[in-house]
Amino acid sequence: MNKILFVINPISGDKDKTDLINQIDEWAEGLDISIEKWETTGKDDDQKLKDCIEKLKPQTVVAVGGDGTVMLCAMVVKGTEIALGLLPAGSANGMATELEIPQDVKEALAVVLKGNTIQADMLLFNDADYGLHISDVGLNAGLVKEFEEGERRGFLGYAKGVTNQLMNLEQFQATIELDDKTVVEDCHMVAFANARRYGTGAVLNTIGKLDDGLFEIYVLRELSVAGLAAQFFDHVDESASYCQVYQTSQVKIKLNRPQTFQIDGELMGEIDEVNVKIEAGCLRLII
Ligand SMILES: Nc1ncnc2c1ncn2[C@@H]1O[C@H](COP(=O)(O)OP(=O)(O)OP(=O)(O)O)[C@@H](O)[C@H]1O
Repeated sequence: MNKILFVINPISGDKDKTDLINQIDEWAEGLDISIEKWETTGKDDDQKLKDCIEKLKPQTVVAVGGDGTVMLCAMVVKGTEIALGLLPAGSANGMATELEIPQDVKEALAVVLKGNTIQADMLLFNDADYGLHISDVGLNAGLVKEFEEGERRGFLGYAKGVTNQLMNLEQFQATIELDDKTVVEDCHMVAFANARRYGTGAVLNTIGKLDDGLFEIYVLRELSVAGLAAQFFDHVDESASYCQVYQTSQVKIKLNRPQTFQIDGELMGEIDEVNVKIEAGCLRLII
């Protein structure tokens, strides 16, 4: 019998999960599966989840939360036979959006039950930190920082911070060593995309696949209002001059000035150098 472990983040998306848990229980009744539930605590969850999985030995783990919960589960099950499913319940559901997992609970559970999997790649930054979705240096990471600090300063503080960022926007120079060539770009942002789009829906490239052993480097050279607006509506013109997309299996980037860096929405401080490698096919992901 298939054993499914639901890893539930009680605080994700600022939503109470009682209804959601009831829906999971109702759904499981009458199915030839056994289910277990485990709640994240916000402290040492990676070790606690490892212990829980060791004890329960599930075939499938389902992340019930946002991108942070998906990442927690991915880190624990990567390199094993355990399949990872997603039940989107966060404020940011970037991976679920990328995988087109339905927002409706019953429909998302049906995807889990069907259990179609791919062997997804993960990105390894500076031989230390993993990313699954999209990470970047420059403009977007700066906006993530404003948003996080803005939550403490209130909406006006946030708006002021974003306005400051955009008014004082200055290009930086990135020397980008790809698999087959080195390029130098004057730009506002360099993104490392294992996927095609941000959780907001904005598309960065159309060639990205989670299981191709490659990732995409998206370089934003100029702020093109029309171009960026189109990207929010599912369209990216990869031949446009305001941006550039490269495909590679590893990259070394040096910046002429430190820039804010974020991995899958988590701020990593300022950097002027980053190495990224792909760990091909290490995650059994339900799509
Ligand atoms: N029981 C808990 N109490 C407090 N924090 C928790 C708890 N469980 C998990 N967390 C925190 O929740 C965060 C992950 O949240 P997740 O990304 O899944 O949801 P989210 O609503 O999208 O969050 P975010 O607003 O950060 O995007 C992690 O920082 C983790 O430490």
